[in-house]
Amino acid sequence: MKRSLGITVTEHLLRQQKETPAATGAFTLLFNELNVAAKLINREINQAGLNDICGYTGEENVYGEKVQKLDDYSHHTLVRRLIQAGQLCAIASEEDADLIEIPTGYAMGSYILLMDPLDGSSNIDVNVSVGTIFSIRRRIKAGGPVTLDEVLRKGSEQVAAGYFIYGSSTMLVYTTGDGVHGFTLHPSIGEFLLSHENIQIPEVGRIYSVNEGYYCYWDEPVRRYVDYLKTPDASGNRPYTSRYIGSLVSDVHRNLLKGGIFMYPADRRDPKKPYGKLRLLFEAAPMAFVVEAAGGAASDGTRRILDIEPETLHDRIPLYIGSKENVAEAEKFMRREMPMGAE
Ligand SMILES: O=P(O)(O)OC[C@H]1O[C@](O)(COP(=O)(O)O)[C@@H](O)[C@@H]1O
Ligand SMILES: [Mg+2]
Ligand SMILES: [Mg+2]
Repeated sequence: MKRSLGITVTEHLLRQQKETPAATGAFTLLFNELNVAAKLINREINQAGLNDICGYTGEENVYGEKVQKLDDYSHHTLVRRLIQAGQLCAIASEEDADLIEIPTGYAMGSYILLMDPLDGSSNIDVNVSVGTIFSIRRRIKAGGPVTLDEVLRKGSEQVAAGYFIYGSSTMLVYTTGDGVHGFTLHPSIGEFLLSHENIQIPEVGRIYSVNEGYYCYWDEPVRRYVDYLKTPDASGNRPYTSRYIGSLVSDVHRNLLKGGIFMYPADRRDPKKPYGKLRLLFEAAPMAFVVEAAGGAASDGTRRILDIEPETLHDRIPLYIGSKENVAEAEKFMRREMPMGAE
């Protein structure tokens, strides 16, 4: 196990490439550019407050959210670097209403990148960890402009997914579906080095993570489940510990290492957003791909996230993600299968 720690991402990818006869090196090139973009974003985040990266651009995105300067910087940095990589045929971003085509004059590849350029925007100005989420798919058509049906596919069809977390240390966590690996950015070398090989999420955890400020807007099954987590039981397993950072990447990353469940349920705050806040293609599906590859689970309360076919690029979805036993228990409540008095 300890033999690989400290190798670079490129070395790690090349080792995987050797084990994949059909590999062409395109994925490794794409990934390298992703890392370069993340390092540029990391540099801006580390200087937040000294540079002009805090605050709003004055624009609103397709979700009606005010766009932060760092959302915008991260979006454009990723688009610029990844187009240059020459391995993509299209990009979809949380910060763009439409599919981004590869401009003429740039090499086209067969991969499609979907991304949440900056996750945890409400934490940017207050020095709390934020992230970048990415999802990589292979196109299904042989050529020509990419059409939406090539992008609106189940999460189980991703070829890779992961995230960068810009926190006390800067990390990359990714999977190609077989094993989840974490790399830490070595500040002086400037390289992501393997630090967490083959991450396995505990089968069950005693951490729950949800914004309880929305309790009054939740449906009864969600309230019952959260009440249950906070009610002491005879075996001393409950109450659980509550942790909520408010950055999806950071909350899921913590649970990936310690076990537990993160949830962003649907709520009745805004009739225009009946399915909660999180985005299926840019947030739920890539995080589900990582957590499942680490032995965990991800659900919308009743369905496996990776089995859900998106209807639009910007679908929202309720999310229950983390340790297998915790997600299974949450689903029992959402399906109203938990007997009354189970609390
Ligand atoms: O403030 P709330 O409603 O708890 O929402 C927090 C959630 O919203 C998000 O910030 C949404 O992501 P973006 O920052 O990419 O818009 C998640 O990271 C986080 O889990
Ligand atoms: Mg996000
Ligand atoms: Mg975002």
